[in-house]
Amino acid sequence: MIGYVDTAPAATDVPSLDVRGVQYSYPDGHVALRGVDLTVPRGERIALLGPNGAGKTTLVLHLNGILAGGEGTVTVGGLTVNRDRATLAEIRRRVGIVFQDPDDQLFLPTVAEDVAFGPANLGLRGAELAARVTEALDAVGMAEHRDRAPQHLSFGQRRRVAVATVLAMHPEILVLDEPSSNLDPAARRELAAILRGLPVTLLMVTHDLPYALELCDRALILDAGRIVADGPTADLLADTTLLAQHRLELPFGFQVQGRAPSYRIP
Ligand SMILES: Nc1ncnc2c1ncn2[C@@H]1O[C@H](COP(=O)(O)OP(=O)(O)OP(=O)(O)O)[C@@H](O)[C@H]1O
Repeated sequence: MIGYVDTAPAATDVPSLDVRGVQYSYPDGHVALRGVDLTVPRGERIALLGPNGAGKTTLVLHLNGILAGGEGTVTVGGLTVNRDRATLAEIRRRVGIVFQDPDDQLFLPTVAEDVAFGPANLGLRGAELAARVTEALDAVGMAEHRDRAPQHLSFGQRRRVAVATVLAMHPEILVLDEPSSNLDPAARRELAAILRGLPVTLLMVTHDLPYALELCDRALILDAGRIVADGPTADLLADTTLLAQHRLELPFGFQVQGRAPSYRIP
């Protein structure tokens, strides 16, 4: 697949993500995270599952410092999130978030300009910048569309470009919010093949349990601000009692062979 060299200084034995004791209440007093601990080794693909309101988005927004101020620490590739501007800028390069709606991320006249935007802000210019754009678009199979207007692309194509805008930053960890939503079956399968081939750590927030199973060896269930299960995705999804307790449902007739219960209940 793609052969880019990660510019992040982190050593391979440093986890991509280490979350320790994160608790967070919104300003209105609503408690969204009640002590989350999580370590994600480099290169792992992990699914973050949980019912509506569980705290998944709140947790994701802590990973790049959009939300902070509660208790606990978040460390990305060995660098701890804090309020220092330079640190925050580097954290935001390391944690690439692909939002559910690609139109939140695409706003320039052409695909190539959208993909160049982030690395240009990092100071890249000329051949180096061009190489970043080409590499990221190649990674998502969108090189031939580089000069097109994003608004003229299909939804699935726009989602791939949104992934490329983040890959162009050479992130330590790629976070995807509902990557399979609104994709037709072929686009869903194609995106899975792309994601499987990317040399990054991947955290995928999804309600699409078969997609989680297809892409992620490990899954977490977050509910009411706590991680309630952490283990092999197949094992979690094979436990129908666990799924029901946390309002998770497999599609009708979908069977999972797992070794329930082999997962960890923290
Ligand atoms: N800005 C806010 N102010 C107050 N409470 C909030 C705010 N944003 C979210 N919450 C609350 O925090 C809790 C966690 O919300 P969050 O959006 O993280 O859940 P989620 O797991 O991402 O849900 P979904 O699957 O519906 O996207 C919910 O109870 C929600 O009502």
